[in-house]
Amino acid sequence: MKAVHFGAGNIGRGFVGLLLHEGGYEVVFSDVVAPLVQALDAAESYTVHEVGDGGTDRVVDGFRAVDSAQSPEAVAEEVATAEVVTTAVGPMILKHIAPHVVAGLRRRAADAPPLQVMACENAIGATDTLAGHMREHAGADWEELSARAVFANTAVDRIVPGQPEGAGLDVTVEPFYEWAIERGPFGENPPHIPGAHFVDDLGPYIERKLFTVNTGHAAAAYLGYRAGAGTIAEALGDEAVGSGVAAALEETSALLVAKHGFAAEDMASYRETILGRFRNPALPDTVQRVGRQPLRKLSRHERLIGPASQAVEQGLGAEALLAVVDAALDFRDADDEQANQLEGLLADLPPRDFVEQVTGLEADHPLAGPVEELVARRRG
Ligand SMILES: NC(=O)c1ccc[n+]([C@@H]2O[C@H](COP(=O)([O-])OP(=O)(O)OC[C@H]3O[C@@H](n4cnc5c(N)ncnc54)[C@H](O)[C@@H]3O)[C@@H](O)[C@H]2O)c1
Ligand SMILES: O=P(O)(O)OC[C@@H](O)[C@@H](O)[C@H](O)[C@H](O)CO
Repeated sequence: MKAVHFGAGNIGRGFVGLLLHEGGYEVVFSDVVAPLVQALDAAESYTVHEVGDGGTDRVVDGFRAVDSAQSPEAVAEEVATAEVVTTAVGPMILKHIAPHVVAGLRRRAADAPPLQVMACENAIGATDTLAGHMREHAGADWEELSARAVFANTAVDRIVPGQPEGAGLDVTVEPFYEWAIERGPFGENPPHIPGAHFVDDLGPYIERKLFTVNTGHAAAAYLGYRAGAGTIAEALGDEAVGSGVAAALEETSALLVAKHGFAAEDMASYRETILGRFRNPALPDTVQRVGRQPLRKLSRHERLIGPASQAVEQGLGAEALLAVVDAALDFRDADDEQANQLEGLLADLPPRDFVEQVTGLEADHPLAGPVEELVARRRG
């Protein structure tokens, strides 16, 4: 069995590649960073170091790597003969992956089992997004090509920080993980991934993950950045940051209970587990990594505006989430293109235009006014 995995970065090597390997797949990593591809292709193995309580070392071997920028033909050939395709490249990169998967489907044997495609990104419906890009790319051939694949959305959860210089291919991760995958698209033949769980309706799982783990993480990063913290664990050591994060998560939990019927006590223990994960002192996770790409994180259906807008629509509170949005507006990182763009947009756009362009909130949405006030305050 073979799996082609696009994106050999932190979660690609430290989670998706690891679990596929443990499921018995030969993993073919595909990336655009030539030195990374060369290092992977030359290596016999790498180690995933789980740090913190219960952590252990896991060795991944039997993989290969191809450079999708240099050798697109070779990537198409690998996809044509694979059982599984996964991605962990970032939601905005999926449009660049689509042509490779389409090219692979064009070459796929007519009697081959359908290619099982799963995008493992922090976004709602990421696999649907990838399939949408593939459809655009395939044009009139889409009906025929799409019959050669099945598409399942997934929710992946494992904190994989940026790796220190000199770590090579090894990856330091937390011991915890969760991988929820839509069951329906696979019929009787789900992929063999021990540790993943298959669910009939992914909607509640992905929202619970994105609006708790990632909302809480973003809250710790933005409030922590403002308080001068360098890492997420340090941020949570600051009492005011800790209570800001907890308050934001109480608001998202109230929404998730109302919307999906999760039990309030289950949400309370889910929150506690997550806050414990964030506090893991062995995990060197920076506020810059977790706060990265603030324009994406401030967009309409993402971890801040997404739950806050739905909360106010339901008559629930969103004050603590708004406080995190306020802190996100102050996030700066000279190495982060979106953080620089955010600073420019705050300076250039009238508050109402900023709200429309950055958050996507409709002018008559009840959250639009409060966010506009936060922006206006910065104009003096
Ligand atoms: N790190 C985590 O804790 C974590 C956890 C769950 C989900 N995720 C999600 O996984 C995705 C990747 O995150 P990450 O932290 O691993 O980032 P990362 O930057 O470490 O890895 C992304 C990889 O994708 C590669 N890439 C970029 N463009 C590409 C292209 N066109 N083709 C092939 N590869 C390409 C990059 O070179 C890089 O190696 C994101 O959507 C993120 O939200 C991350
Ligand atoms: O990857 P992002 O930028 O969407 O979000 C940053 C972190 O919150 C994220 O990578 C978490 O570590 C991960 O989602 C945990 O499962």
